[in-house]
Amino acid sequence: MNNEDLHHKFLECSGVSTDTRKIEPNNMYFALKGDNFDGNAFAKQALEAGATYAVVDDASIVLDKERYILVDDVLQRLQELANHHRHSLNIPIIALTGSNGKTTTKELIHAVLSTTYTVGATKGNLNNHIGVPLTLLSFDSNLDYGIVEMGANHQKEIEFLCSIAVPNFGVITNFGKAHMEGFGGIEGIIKGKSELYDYLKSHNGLAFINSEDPKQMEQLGSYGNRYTFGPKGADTQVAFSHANPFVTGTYNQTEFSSQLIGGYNFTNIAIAISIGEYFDVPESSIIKGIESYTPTNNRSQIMDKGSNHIILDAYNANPTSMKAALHNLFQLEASHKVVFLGDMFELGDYAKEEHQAIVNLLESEFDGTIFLAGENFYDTERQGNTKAFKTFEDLKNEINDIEFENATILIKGSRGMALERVLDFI
Ligand SMILES: CC(=O)N[C@H]1[C@@H](OP(=O)(O)OP(=O)(O)OC[C@H]2O[C@@H](n3ccc(=O)[nH]c3=O)[C@H](O)[C@@H]2O)O[C@H](CO)[C@@H](O)[C@@H]1O[C@H](C)C(=O)N[C@@H](C)C(=O)N[C@H](CCC(=O)N[C@@H](CCC[C@@H](N)C(=O)O)C(=O)O)C(=O)O
Ligand SMILES: Nc1ncnc2c1ncn2[C@@H]1O[C@H](COP(=O)(O)OP(=O)(O)OP(=O)(O)O)[C@@H](O)[C@H]1O
Ligand SMILES: C[C@@H](N)C(=O)N[C@H](C)C(=O)O
Repeated sequence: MNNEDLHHKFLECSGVSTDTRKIEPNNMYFALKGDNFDGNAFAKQALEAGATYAVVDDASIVLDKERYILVDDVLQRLQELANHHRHSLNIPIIALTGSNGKTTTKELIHAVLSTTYTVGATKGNLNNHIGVPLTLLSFDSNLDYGIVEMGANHQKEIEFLCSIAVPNFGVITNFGKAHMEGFGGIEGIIKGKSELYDYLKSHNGLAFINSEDPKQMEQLGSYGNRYTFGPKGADTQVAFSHANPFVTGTYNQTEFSSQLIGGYNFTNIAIAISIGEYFDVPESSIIKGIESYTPTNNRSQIMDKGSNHIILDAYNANPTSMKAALHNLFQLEASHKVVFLGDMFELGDYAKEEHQAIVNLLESEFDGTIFLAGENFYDTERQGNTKAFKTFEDLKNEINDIEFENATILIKGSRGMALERVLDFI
C-alpha cells in the first residue's frame, strides 16, 4: 500500500496508537518493535480491542487483508505517514529543540497562542523519532498552528525530525551540557541542536532567537529571516526582573509574573512572549497565557510540606540545569537551605569532572546542608559536611531519622534517580 492510500485509511480512523494498553475505538494500530516487545505480537489484540486497522511488518501474523496492513517496516511507515499528513495540513508548524526547557517552553507557547487560536502541540514530551510522528498525526487541519517539540541525544536526529515535521518556524531554547555522551561534548551539542537552524536556513523558515545569546547568534550567522527577543534593541522587548521565588519581568512597559521558579525559566517565558507577539496575540492575552501556566511532573515545582518549602526539580538533570537550579537556590531569600542532588546521567567520559564541578560549586558557594546520591557523586572528592550516598537506599536510611523544619529544600537529579522519592522521607 502506498502512503497516499495509507493516509486515506488513517483519515477514516480516530487516530494512531502504538500501544494496546492505551488503544481507543477506531484507532490505527502501528506494531512497533522495541526493547522489550515486538508489537506484531499484539496486532490481533489491538483489533479485538477496537482498532480498525493494524499496520504490521510480520507476514506470519496476518489473518486477513482487510484489517491487517502489511508493510516492510512499521516504524518507517509511521514516519512517512506523519510526513504525508503534515504536507496535507495547511498549517504553520513551529518546531522547538534545545538542551533544557523544551517541554516547559512548548507548554508556555501553547498557553500563549491558545488564548487566541486553536493550537495543537506535543503531548508530554513525545519528542523523538516515534513521538514526533505521533504528534503530527494528532494534528488536524482545523488547527491554526502546530507546535512540535524535538528531542535528540545524537547528531543528525534533529535534521531527521525536521525532514518529517517540515517546520516553518523554529526556536532553540539553549545549548547546554545535556546528553554529552551521545553528542560528544558541548561543541557536538551546539552542532546537533543547530540542525534546526540549518533546516530553517535551507527552507526559508523563520527563527525566533534570543539576541542576548551569543552562541545562538553565532550559529544563526547572517541569516536574516529571524525574530529576536531581548531586553533592548530586539523585535520583542522583554526583560528579566527577579525570581524570588517566581519569575517576573517586563514585556514592553507592562510587568508580568509567572508561576515558574528559577531565573533560567525567564528565557523560556521570553520565547513564548516573542512567538505570541509575532503571531499578533494581544499583549494582555500573552501575559494572561504566561501567568496561567503552572509546571507539573517534577519540573521546577514548588510545594510546601509541613513547615518546609520544597523545590521539586527531579524530572531530569544535567550540568547546565543543575548549576542553574543551584544558582537559583543560592539567590533565594531563605534562612535554612538544603539540597538533595542525584547523579546526572548520559555524561559519558565527562561524568567525573562534571559531578566534581557541582561538588566544588556547592562547597565554595553554599552554606546549607548537602545530601548527594548516586555512584558518580559518591566517587567525588568532598570536604566538610557534604554527605554522599552510593544509592538512594543509603540516603533514605540517613534521612529517615532527621527532622527538617523551616527549610527551603531543592530536590534535583536525573530521571533514573527518581529523586522525588525523597518526599516520602522529609
Ligand atoms: C516503542 C515504544 O513506543 N515503546 C514504549 C513502550 O515501551 P515497552 O517497553 O512497553 O515496549 P517496547 O518498546 O519493547 O514495545 C514495542 C511495541 O509494543 C507495544 N506493546 C507492548 C506491550 C503491550 O502489551 N502492547 C503493546 O502494544 C509498545 O507500545 C511498543 O509500541 O511503553 C513505554 C511505557 O509507556 C514507553 O516508555 C515506550 O516509549 C518509548 C521509550 C518511546 O520512544 N516513546 C516515544 C513515543 C517518545 O517520544 N517517548 C518520550 C521520550 C522521549 C525522550 O526520551 N526524549 C529524549 C531524547 C530522545 C532521543 C532519541 N534518540 C531516543 O533515544 O529516543 C529527550 O531528552 O528529550 C516519552 O515517553 O516521554
Ligand atoms: N532554560 C533553562 N536553562 C537551564 N535549565 C532549565 C531551563 N529550562 C528548564 N530547565 C531545567 O530543566 C528541567 C526540565 O524542564 P523541561 O522538561 O522543560 O526540559 P526538556 O528540555 O523538555 O527536558 P526533556 O527533553 O528531558 O523532556 C526543569 O525542571 C529545569 O530544572
Ligand atoms: C528523561 C530524559 N528525557 C532525560 O532528560 N534524560 C536525562 C539523562 C535525565 O534523566 O536527566
